[in-house]
Amino acid sequence: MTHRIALIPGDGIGTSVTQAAVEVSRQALPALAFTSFPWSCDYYLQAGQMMPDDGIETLRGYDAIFLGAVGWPAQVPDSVSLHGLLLPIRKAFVQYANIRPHRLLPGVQGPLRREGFDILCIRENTEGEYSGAGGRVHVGTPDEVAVETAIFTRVGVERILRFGFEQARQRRRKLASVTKSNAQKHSMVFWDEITDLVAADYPDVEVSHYHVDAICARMVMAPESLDVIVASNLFGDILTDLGAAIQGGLGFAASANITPDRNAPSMFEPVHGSAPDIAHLGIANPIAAIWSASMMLDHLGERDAAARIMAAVEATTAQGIGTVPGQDRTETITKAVLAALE
Ligand SMILES: NC(=O)c1ccc[n+]([C@@H]2O[C@H](COP(=O)([O-])OP(=O)(O)OC[C@H]3O[C@@H](n4cnc5c(N)ncnc54)[C@H](O)[C@@H]3O)[C@@H](O)[C@H]2O)c1
Ligand SMILES: O=C(O)[C@H](O)[C@@H](O)C(=O)O
Ligand SMILES: [K+]
Ligand SMILES: [Mn+2]
Repeated sequence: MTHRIALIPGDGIGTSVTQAAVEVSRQALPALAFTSFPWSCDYYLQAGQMMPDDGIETLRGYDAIFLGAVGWPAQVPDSVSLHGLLLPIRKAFVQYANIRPHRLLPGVQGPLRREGFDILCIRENTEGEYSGAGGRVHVGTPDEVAVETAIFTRVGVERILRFGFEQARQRRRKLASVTKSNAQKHSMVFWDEITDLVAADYPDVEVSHYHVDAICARMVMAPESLDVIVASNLFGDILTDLGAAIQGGLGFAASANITPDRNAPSMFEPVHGSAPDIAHLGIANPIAAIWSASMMLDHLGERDAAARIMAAVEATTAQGIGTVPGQDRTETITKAVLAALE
């Protein structure tokens, strides 16, 4: 069976890392049909919107979505590009679980003086601080007010925690629930209460509650003590750039925006953005995107192809290729992964 994939390369290094991921995934599994969409900041500058009015309906017909990165802040405000493409997709398809693995690939040093951590960060992906609820009044005057309200629903919080507990069961049976319930006495206390309620259904999983600041320190000082982390949309966003850093850099951090109900396409993309600072240098690390493609094939039931891609990535980094940011060209790393796949 051929899997139909909607490809959105996006902006900056999004185009080169998606090209690498497409080449590698096609070699691992020829039965993939990619359809590319030009939706990006360039598209916005011409069309006045990040994607057409029927963009979401168009994507709905695909088996999965593969995205590079969107954002070109020199020309389009990031709030416009994010709310015009990425966030509508995550919300419309109820991709409520954003899964982001953090571990060191063989041959990668990382900035910590320790190895042996294997963290799965699960970020709530449809509500919380990313709800977009708020507004501004008295704009441009000394009396100006800006309000941005985080929205937490019982359905939203319960389902992401349940998803996290299910993942923990397939791993080391430890779950860290992340809040800031000392300061945020409404929404985060609510999250803590729901954590305890859901935990009652998973007596075999060891639960810890962390404040977000404390887990930041723990991810650096004792990352091996963590297994599954479940966090709100914004906390998860921040923690996963930290996770990327401890695994050697943003060029290694993969992600899957999963629709657990499977009634709409899930979306796969590296954690990183369009990296305007290196966009035209040809040195973007494609490993995060290739790893994300492996997660996509796994989600599509192609376990063998997914595993072969990860084995090829690991064989590449074990040779010292792609392990130091900026050292090897995108093309060199991609060719090495393709060769290892043979
Ligand atoms: N999901 C997404 O599409 C997404 C994610 C993050 C940021 N963004 C957007 O991307 C733009 C740039 O954002 P930013 O600079 O905050 O974050 P970024 O992730 O693009 O870059 C942060 C730093 O990491 C480096 N980096 C990122 N990916 C790399 C890779 N594959 N190989 C080597 N180095 C890499 C960059 O060079 C930069 O120094 C903004 O418009 C932002 O809104 C989009
Ligand atoms: O969700 C966000 O804030 C951005 O798209 C990006 O930073 C990400 O992590 O996906
Ligand atoms: K991305
Ligand atoms: Mn992020």
